[in-house]
This record gives sequence, structure tokens and C-alpha cells, in this order.
Amino acid sequence: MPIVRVALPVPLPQVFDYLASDASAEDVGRCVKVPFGRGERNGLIVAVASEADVEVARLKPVHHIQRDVPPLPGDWLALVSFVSRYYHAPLGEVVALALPPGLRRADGVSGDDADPLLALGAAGSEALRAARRPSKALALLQALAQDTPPWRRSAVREREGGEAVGDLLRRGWLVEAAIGDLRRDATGPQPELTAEQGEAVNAILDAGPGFRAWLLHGVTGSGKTEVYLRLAANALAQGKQVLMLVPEIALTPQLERRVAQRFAAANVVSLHSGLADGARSRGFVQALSGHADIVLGTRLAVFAPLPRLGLILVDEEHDASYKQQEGVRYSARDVAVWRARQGDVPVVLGSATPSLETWYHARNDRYALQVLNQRAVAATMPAVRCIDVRRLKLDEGLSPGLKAAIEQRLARGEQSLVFLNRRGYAPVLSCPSCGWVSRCPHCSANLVVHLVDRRLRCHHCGCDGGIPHACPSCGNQDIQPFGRGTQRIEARLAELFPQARVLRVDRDAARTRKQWESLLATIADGGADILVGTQMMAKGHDFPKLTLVGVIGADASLHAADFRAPERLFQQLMQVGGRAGRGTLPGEVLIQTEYPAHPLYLHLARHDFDAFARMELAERRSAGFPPFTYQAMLRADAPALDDAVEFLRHARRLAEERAPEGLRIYDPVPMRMTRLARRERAQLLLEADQRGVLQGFLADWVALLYRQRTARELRWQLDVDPLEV
Ligand SMILES: Nc1ncnc2c1ncn2[C@@H]1O[C@H](COP(=O)(O)OP(=O)(O)OP(=O)(O)O)[C@@H](O)[C@H]1O
Ligand SMILES: [Zn+2]
Repeated sequence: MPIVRVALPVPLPQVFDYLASDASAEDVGRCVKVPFGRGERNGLIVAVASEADVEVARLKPVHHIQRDVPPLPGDWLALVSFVSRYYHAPLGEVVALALPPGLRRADGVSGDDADPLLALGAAGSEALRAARRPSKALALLQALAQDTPPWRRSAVREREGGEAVGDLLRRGWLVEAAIGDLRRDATGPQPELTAEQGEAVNAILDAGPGFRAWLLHGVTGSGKTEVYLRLAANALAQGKQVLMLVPEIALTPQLERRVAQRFAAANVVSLHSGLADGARSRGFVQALSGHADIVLGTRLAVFAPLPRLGLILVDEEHDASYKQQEGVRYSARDVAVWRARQGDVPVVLGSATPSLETWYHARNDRYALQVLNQRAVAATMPAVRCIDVRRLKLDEGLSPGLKAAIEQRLARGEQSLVFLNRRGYAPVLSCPSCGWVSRCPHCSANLVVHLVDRRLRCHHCGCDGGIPHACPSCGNQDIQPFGRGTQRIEARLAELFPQARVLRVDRDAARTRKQWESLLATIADGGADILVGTQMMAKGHDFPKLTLVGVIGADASLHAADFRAPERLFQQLMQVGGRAGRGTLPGEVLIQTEYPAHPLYLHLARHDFDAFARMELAERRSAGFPPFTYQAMLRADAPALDDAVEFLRHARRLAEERAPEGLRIYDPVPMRMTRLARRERAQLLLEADQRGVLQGFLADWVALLYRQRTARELRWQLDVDPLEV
């Protein structure tokens, strides 16, 4: 009887054999339900064999093989095995991560059911003309009519009031558009490329359809998106699929709209963790069946199967959210490059502030480089200036210079953004009389004061409680919020400029996708004068009326212990500064600092990313940090710190016994934020100058670690190429 080899999402490094009477080689790559322990698990068939590794009599039969959707192809299996090998994670866990949950559960997936393109029907035009009674359906239709058709049904559904889409179809206000009719004007209007954009597009196209990794290093506002769209158009014209990655769900709506408008006849599928199960499975199956032309998504979209793949685009390639920080700690950017090599297609990594790893590859000719030095619309880069706050009296953190600059913008009817990467009202509540501070009971962190909903909240474990009226320790009535967050700045700005519309943009203000979209729409429509935002505002946005960016509280990151902190700070400031003056109005960036002569700020003021990168890389070279070395971090956590450290000491001994030449093993140390959600955490760093040395060692060592007995409640994970050290 045939035996199927199944990858299961369990923390064990092997695959599991089952009997399947009707299985054939055709079933490799299919989802399957199998008995496991006392329950049932969903897994993926990775091989079909005639002989088992264990006695056949002990094997159990599978419960169900999912045959409603096509099996995952061989190159997809190769992709997940690469990720499993490189990140040393069990194959079943990689599969579980890569497959949408609905598909993995092997329950009936209405896979490729249509997501039709819709256009305005005759009855719809009539309804728009006739002065009808306002209704939900009419409101949706009117909103749709603002945009050029056609619209994807799924995209209509996502809109405000989108539930009414079925109703609109029934009334004949919307009708299914036939793709053939649309091909004629398949591409929406496109701007003429700037000279630099044209050169970049030509260079990448001229290099041909095979594998090549490109860094598209274009200053903020240089029009990288337009370059992506032209490259995508070329791939689509050749009948190829395009994979386009963006760092955050928050960035997808705008881009989706732009892509959908440009390629009206293409099937654009978005894949991100914010989608409902059904939609994610459907998108995945459309990619798998080749019906999706463009797959647009966040890091998990890198796992979309793409039988006609022709091009991979990674926008904002430096963004840390490409790296998964739990479970299988893969970097979607790095996996994308591997995938491009596997599929023999070009991959374009775009950024105004590339990661130093990527920048270094581009200098070493491992990646080809295209540079955009000019902004597409704006005549200039914003003027960046430091405000030396050492001798200034600040008003709730705001300097006179920044206030005056905001005032000017208000007078001119332009927008300002005050950037502060800390949400909440104040980072801590404290008692001036006894020194009590609001500590999180579960983490080594303070509880943040949220005045808007009157809560004390931990930003790490999420626990929250009311704000006490008196000091819980000494009873003092006069307890004070200490330090500043976005809510506090927002409140002060509203007092200072009562005539202005102040809008806060952070994760508290934009909890849902709808809230976020409506905030963006308000800003774009000029419905806000002063924005107060966190790093959510730093990325990718394009608001032509925004001409001033004020940065406060950046100094805190200048002296952080992590060797990547300066890189992150520089990227963040250059990105947020890059939001200023993108249209025809000139922009200005004011950075409040106590270190106005710090080289990081000097390079920033000159917009000189390359000088900054050279400086940082020189330091990393002499200190022996990546990209000049390769790292892996073993982390352990347990209710008691001793258990975590003891496990790492044991792991260290095992490592020393078999360490190859050139492997450096450090001492286990508690993590900087030791306690998180009631668990104590420690880490052990391993390093080598060659990737091969590290990888070869890790394979054996991790296999050994899986076999160790550990203290109860101890968990460990390996992080290859860790971002935080
Ligand atoms: N060739 C062009 N002609 C006219 N406008 C253009 C052209 N290319 C881009 N633009 C416009 O320039 C603006 C900036 O483009 P885009 O947002 O793509 O920049 P970017 O390089 O992605 O910047 P960032 O890195 O800051 O996100 C957009 O409003 C875009 O529509
Ligand atoms: Zn906490």
C-alpha cells in the first residue's frame, strides 16, 4: 500500500509516514488530514513512497486528502524546504506558515470562485441620474462612481458600506464586465517617465528576463512606484505573473488602487494577514492556478505559488517588517531573492534608504544598482535643519522654532507633521513623592498612559488597567504622567492652534483597515492641518500639501545599544523627512536635538545616504558585525530566568564540542528586555565570517537541540540573521 510522507506543524524536525490506499505520485503537494496523537492534524504530503521508515503495521491511515485544489507544485515545495533548511525550522511549521489556514485545514475550499470585474450597468447610470431617496446601496454606487471602472468585486466589498455589493448586482446597477471588452484600454493613464526613471526601466528590461537582483536606490519621492509599474507592465505583456511585496498592510490599499487602476484587466490579488480566511485561500488558489496576474502583499505573500512568475518587486526593502519576529523567523526580502534565483527571474529591491546589507551587495556588484537622485514632481529635496534644544525652554516638548514653522504652514494653508515614535499620552505614570512608577506586572517595561480612553497599557504584552487616582504605593494624590507620547503632543497642539484641525495618526487611531483608510483619505483631502504621527506616517505616503516635518524625541535612539540602531534611526528620519514637499511646494524638516553636530544628523541634512552607509559600514567592519559576519541567535524563555540560561549554557557546551574552525560562540546573557508576558528571556549568539561555516554547524546542532530534554515550560527558538542582537 502506498505510504505518504507528511509535513506536520509540530516542533519536531521530521516528516511523518501514513498509509493512503489510493495515493499516487500525483498527491505530492496536497493537503491532508491525519491522525496525530489523540487528535487530528492538517499537513502537507511531501512524498509518496512504497516503503516506510518504520514498520508498516504501526502506520495509521490518513483521514482525508484534499483533492479539490491543484497540488502545490515542485518548485513551491523546494521553496518551503529551502526556508526550512536555512532558518532551521521544521518543514511542517514552514508549510503551516506559508499556506492559508483554510487551505491547510483541507476543508472544502471554494478555491477559484470568481472575483469578477464589475462595471456600471444601465440601471446604475439611471439610478445615479434620478434623484432617488438616499440609501446604503446608492451611497456605495455614488462612491464607486468617483473612480474609474471596472472594480473588483472583492475590492468593492472592502469599501465603506461594501456589504451592499450583492444588492447592487441584483438591481443591475453593477454588472459583470467582460475582460475581452476591457483589454482595449487595459492600461490606465500613465505619466511620462523622468529621464532617471526611464534609464532605470530600460536598464532592467535590457538585462533580460533571467535572474538578476537589482537595488533601485531612489530618493524619497523619486517615483520608484512608477518604475515598478512599468516593469510589471512588461512582465504582464509577456503573460507572466508579478509578485509585489510591501512591508505593511497599511500600505496596501493605496498601492492596490494604483495597481488596479493601471492594470484594469489584470487579476490583482492581495495577500496579507489582515484578510479573512476565505479571501486569503481564494487569493492563494488563484495564484496557484495561474489566474492571478499580480500578487500584491506583505511578507507572507512571498509564499504564493506562481507558475508563470516573471518578476519580483520588493518595495521599501529595508523595512524590518519583512522579517518575521516569531515562529519561523524568515526574511521575506531574502526569501524573495532566493525565489528569483530559483525561478530565474529578476528581482528589484527598492528603497530610499536601503538596508546596509543590500547597499553593500550593490557596492560589491552582487546586486546591480540603479539610482534615482531626483524627485519626480518636486523640484528639490526638503531642507533639513537641526534645532538645538539644549538651551531652549520647550513647551510640552515643542521648541519655539517648530511652533513658528507650524504657524507659518497654517497661515499658508499647508500641512505639518510632528513625528514622534511613541504612542500614548506619556510613557509612564509616576509618583514624585515616593518614586513609584507604573510598571507592567508581566514585563520589564512601564505601563503607558493612554488618556484618550483613560487606561494604563503595556505596549509589549497588551495588559491594561484603569489609571489610579492616587499613588498605589504611598497614597499621594498628585501622580504625574512623565514624558511624552503622541496623545500629549496632539493635546498641546490643539491648545496652541485652536483654529487648526489636528489629527493623530498612530496605531491607536488606526486600529482597523477602515479607520486607517479614512485617516488617509482625510489627510489627502486636506481635512487636517497638523498631523501627529508615529512611524506609521513615515512610510511610503504621498501628501502633496505636507510641507513641514518636525521630529521630536529622536535623540533617544542615538545611543541605543543595538548596533543597528543608527541605521534604523537614519532610515526612519530620512523616510519621514521624505514626506515633506513632495508636490510642487518646497519642504522643510526640523529635527529637535541636543546633538546638532552628530554625524548622523549631518549626513541626514545633506541627504547623503551613501556617506552615512560608508561610515556605518566602516564601523561594522572594524567591530565585526554583519554584513561582514553572519549571525544566529538562540533564544530561550521560561518562567524562571535560571532555566532559560541553564538551557543556553547546555546548548553552548554542545556547540563547543562540535564547533568548526571559525565559529564564535558567545556567553548566554539575559535579553535586554528580560521579562515579557511573564516569561524570562535569555539569548546566545553564534557568529562566523562565512555563511557556510555557520549554516553547516547549525544543521547538526539544531538537530541535537531537538533531542534534548528541557525544563518544563521552557521554549527555545533559533533566529538566523537576527535583526535585534
Ligand atoms: N514620471 C512621473 N511623472 C509625474 N509624476 C510622477 C512620475 N513618477 C512619479 N510621479 C509622482 O511622484 C510622486 C512620488 O512617487 P512615489 O510615491 O512613487 O515615490 P517613491 O520613490 O516611492 O518615494 P518614497 O520612497 O518616498 O515612497 C507620486 O505622486 C507619483 O505619482
Ligand atoms: Zn507587559
